[in-house]
Amino acid sequence: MDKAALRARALAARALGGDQEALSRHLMAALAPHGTEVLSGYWPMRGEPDPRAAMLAHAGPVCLPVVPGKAVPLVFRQWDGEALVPGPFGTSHPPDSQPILTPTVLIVPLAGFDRRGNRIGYGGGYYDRTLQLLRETGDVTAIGLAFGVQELLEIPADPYDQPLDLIVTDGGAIQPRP
Ligand SMILES: Nc1nc2c(c(=O)[nH]1)N(C=O)[C@@H](CNc1ccc(C(=O)N[C@@H](CCC(=O)O)C(=O)O)cc1)CN2
Ligand SMILES: Nc1ncnc2c1ncn2[C@@H]1O[C@H](COP(=O)(O)OP(=O)(O)OP(=O)(O)O)[C@@H](O)[C@H]1O
Repeated sequence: MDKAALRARALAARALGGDQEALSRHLMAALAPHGTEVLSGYWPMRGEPDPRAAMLAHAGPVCLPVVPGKAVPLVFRQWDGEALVPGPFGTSHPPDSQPILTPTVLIVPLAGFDRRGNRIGYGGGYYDRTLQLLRETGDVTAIGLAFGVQELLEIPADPYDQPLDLIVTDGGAIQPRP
């Protein structure tokens, strides 16, 4: 199956949802070792699992992704609970008055994942570009967040695909194995 077909299948599965409460619990446990690091979360849309309870529980600064344009890496603005403004593709992000932060731990949204840590998103390559950039300059932990039903047997990895360091589902944390 090609990536577009895998994406469609995973998105259909995601619409079934899962145990949001268990997912939040496992996400908080996964973030606990990251103490006061700068955390990037995301603002859920289109049936994505909701990371906001874990974002609010995080001891360090929290930021949200901003899409600055087509085919460029994401930037991240600090989120202190203020109202968000609408961005492209149905996204919401902090206002431009909020400072830009560089996260060292990211909660990464996804359509589908496999046990090797490969992920499929919406096809824009935003997280691939962003993780490549962040990994060139420092140590980052990318935590994919998904309902268990979003698991795919095998995602064909392209050279530009940036793997996940950990996957958290409502069934628990999955450590990717090659
Ligand atoms: N909640 C959330 N926020 C996020 C993401 C995400 O996946 N989830 N992103 C993750 O990257 C970034 C936004 N990226 C996105 C990229 C494309 C589309 C999208 O809807 N694409 C269209 C096709 C657009 C086109 O190329 O014309 C589509 O899927 O129909 C949505 C979000 C940053 N913020
Ligand atoms: N580091 C990069 N530099 C340049 N182009 C890139 C890079 N990473 C990805 N791309 C481009 O972006 C697109 C990514 O497609 P892919 O289907 O892998 O996206 P995705 O992982 O589903 O999207 P996202 O990361 O936004 O969730 C491809 O067209 C690819 O050429």
